[in-house]
Order: sequence, then structure tokens, then C-alpha cells
Amino acid sequence: MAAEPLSNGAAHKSVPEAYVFPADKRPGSSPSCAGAIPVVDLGGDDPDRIVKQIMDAGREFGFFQVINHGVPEQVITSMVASAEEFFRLPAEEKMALYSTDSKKLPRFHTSLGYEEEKLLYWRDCLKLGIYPTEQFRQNWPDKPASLRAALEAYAPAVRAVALHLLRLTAAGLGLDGGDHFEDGDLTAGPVVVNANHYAACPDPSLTLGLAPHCDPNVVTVHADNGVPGWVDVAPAPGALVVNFGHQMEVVSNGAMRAGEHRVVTDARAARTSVAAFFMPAMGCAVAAAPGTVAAGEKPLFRTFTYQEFMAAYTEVVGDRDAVLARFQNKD
Ligand SMILES: O=C(O)CCC(=O)C(=O)O
Ligand SMILES: [Fe+2]
Repeated sequence: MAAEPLSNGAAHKSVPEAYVFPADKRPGSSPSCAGAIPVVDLGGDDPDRIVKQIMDAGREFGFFQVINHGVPEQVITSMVASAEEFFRLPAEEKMALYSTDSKKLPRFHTSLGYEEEKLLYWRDCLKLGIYPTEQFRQNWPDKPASLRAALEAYAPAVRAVALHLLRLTAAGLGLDGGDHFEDGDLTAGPVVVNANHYAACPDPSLTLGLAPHCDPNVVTVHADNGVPGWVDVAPAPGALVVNFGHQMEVVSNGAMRAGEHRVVTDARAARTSVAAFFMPAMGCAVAAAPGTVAAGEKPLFRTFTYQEFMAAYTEVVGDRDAVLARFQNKD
């Protein structure tokens, strides 16, 4: 039987055994993603400087925060507040969406949401499709009442930011035309949101919200409610936090990193985040973009379909080196 979501009951007074991580996996010993992640000001009037900031952050961290990105602060705060409200709903209303089928959208689950998880992450999640909106909106939950309007505003806004960032990244990589990510199938997959909820935890030293991992997709854009837990220095108010995923690493032939991240829990307050995942179509053939591989050299990774990559990623549950090893070109 799969575990009971944390947000369904009263606050926990102690950490149940199934959530206690072995000593070597506890937060104290996992890498934190960064001291302070770089800030990219998209409103700046020097496009070359903006591109350089993204390239520098992408090369070094695979992570940055964006300000002056054009999404009104109220659109972001309403999205996060609405997600918080979802997790406060009575258990039976959330459980109507509960499933251990990872393909189902929308889907409410806890931890990673597998049927037989032995060691549990201190995390509940509501997964929703947000784009193409006409494909998903009829299945969006009716409760909380604010959710549909929040998604209608946030979905196109966050997508516009992601596509803008990908055009700037393409320019920084020297790719023809700047629309490498948009024109092909690299961003043709559905845009999926994870609304994550990490309940206040009686002993954060024993638990993890999520283990260190890189995202499998191209780029992920996050908003949260300001409770600490995943970046060491809180982003500027109204900022969005961006990380590159494995596909960016492959398309840029290693010039950009996939940013590794993890989530720790907090004793005083629940953290709620909204992560939007931009991904290729499942059948997309992913390969280093022309121009990223020096003449006479092989690309770092062989060409594969995103479907093939996801199967490998799921099998090794996010182990960065193990998943990349399967696609590396051997000499
Ligand atoms: O809580 C967050 O913002 C991070 C979530 C995350 O890493 C994920 O859903 O892949
Ligand atoms: Fe992630």
C-alpha cells in the first residue's frame, strides 16, 4: 500500500521510521546547490550582457534566478498561494486525484509516488499539465476555487519566460537563428507543473524533501512561498529560479550544466513550490546542436530519443552519472 500523504493529517510530532534517511544520505551530507545563485536581470538594456550572464551561470552552476522577467509578481504569488490552498483541502478532496500511476495528469501523490516505496521523501505533490492549455484545462481540479484562474495566468507567462531564456541560451551557444529549442521538438512536449508541498517537519536533520538530482528535461522554472529549503540564499522577491536539465547538457554538448538540486525540510513552516518543466516530445531525437561540436570531434553523447532517456532516468532514479553514462559516446 502506498503511503498516506503528509498534508492529509494533523502535523507530525515525530518523524515516522519510513522517512528516516540513512546517516550518509541525510541533508548534512548532501551537496547544496549553491551559496548564492547568480541573478540575471532580463530587463537590462544590454542583450550581450544578459546572454553572457546566462552562459556564465549555465556553465558554472546550471542554475540562476531571473528578475524583470515580465511576469507580474501577483501572477506568481497567486499561483503559489493557490497551490498552498490545494494542500490544505480536506484529505478526501485531494484523494480524489490520488494515484500511483506516474502517467496520470492531474495526479496527487506523496514522496515519488511509487506503489512500494520503502524510504519516503517528506513531500506531497500535485502534478498538472499546463500546456497545451486546451488539452489540459478541462481536467484541472475545481478546488481550490482560485486554482483555475491562477493557472490560466501563470501557464502562458511562465512558458514565455522559458522560451525567452531558451532563445537567449541559443544565441549564447552561437546556434543559428536563436530558435533551436523552439522550432524543433525540443520544447514540443507537454509543459507539466509539480506543485510540491513539504510539510513542516519535526526533525529536518533526518529527512529529505527530495534527494539530490538533476531534472531530465531541458529547463525548469520554479516559484515558491519563500520558506527555505532548496536554494541556500532566498531568491529576490518576485524572482523565478531556473535550472537547466539533462537535455540542455546534451544539446549544448556539455557547454551548459544540468544543475543538481535537492530539497531539505523546515521545522517551522511548510514550503510550497511550483516547478514548471519544459521538455521535448517523447519521440524527439536529442543530439548536440550543430556548431557545438568542434570539427573532427565526436559529440559527448550519442543521439537518442527523449523516451529512451526517460526510461533510463527512471531506472536509475535520477543518478546523474549513471544516467549520462548510458548515452556517452565511447572513443
Ligand atoms: O521544490 C522545488 O522547487 C524543487 C522541486 C524539484 O526539484 C522537482 O520537482 O524536480
Ligand atoms: Fe528537480
